[in-house]
Amino acid sequence: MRKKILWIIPARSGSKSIVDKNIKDLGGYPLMIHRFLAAKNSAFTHDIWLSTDSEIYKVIAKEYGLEAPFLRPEELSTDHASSSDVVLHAMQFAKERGLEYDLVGLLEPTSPFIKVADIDSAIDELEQDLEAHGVVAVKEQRPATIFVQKEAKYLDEFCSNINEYQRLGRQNFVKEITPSGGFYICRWEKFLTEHTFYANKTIAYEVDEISGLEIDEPLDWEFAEFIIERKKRYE
Ligand SMILES: CC(=O)N[C@H]1[C@H]([C@H](O)[C@H](O)CO)O[C@](O)(C(=O)O)C[C@@H]1O
Repeated sequence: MRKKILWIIPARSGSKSIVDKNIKDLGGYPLMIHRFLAAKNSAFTHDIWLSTDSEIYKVIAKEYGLEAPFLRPEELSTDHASSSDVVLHAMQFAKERGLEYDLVGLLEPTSPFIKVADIDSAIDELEQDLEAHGVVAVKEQRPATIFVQKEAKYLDEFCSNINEYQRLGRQNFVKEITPSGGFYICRWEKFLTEHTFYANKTIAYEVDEISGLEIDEPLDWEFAEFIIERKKRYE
């Protein structure tokens, strides 16, 4: 039977800024497991696969019931390997086993706070828009790009922007968004031809600031721990 979506959780073992980030404990679970726990409660039929280059990560995944049906080849596990190639590799694996899906989705471990309700309503939005090819989680961009400039000794670019816009007041700025990293979903066939989650007509699904938190640097990790502690206090 064709399932709605194949989720891929990419978790290679060589992370540098936070060593072994993907399996580091955050609030009682290895980081990569947070994505699994949300996706497995989705209302849409699915499979969820870990794509990793590490036998140890595979074992940890299995302890939580997360399938890791293959070991990712070395050439797809370097700093320069693209997410698209990792996704295509998993899709090829599915095809060889005769598995069929309508959609393919990527859930990066670095966004542990995305809610299943958002995942499901994003898929709903895609279902309702027959012209759309996919849906990507976005968050509000802060600071707005008028406050930033290319690296330089003098703040000239910034100064001319700020002088022009200051009179407007923050509430009148044009809202800007950027991918949050929370989820990327594309129609299966479209991904096979485009090799990207950023095809035209990709829906922007906005998530709130906490859901949009991405853990890249040690300070992000500390902030994530703070959020978990705060949740515990109020639940
Ligand atoms: C699907 C995709 O493009 N993922 C890319 C993400 C997102 O661009 C980012 O998380 C959005 O905020 O960034 C990386 O992790 C990074 O910067 O090292 C590389 C990864 O390939």
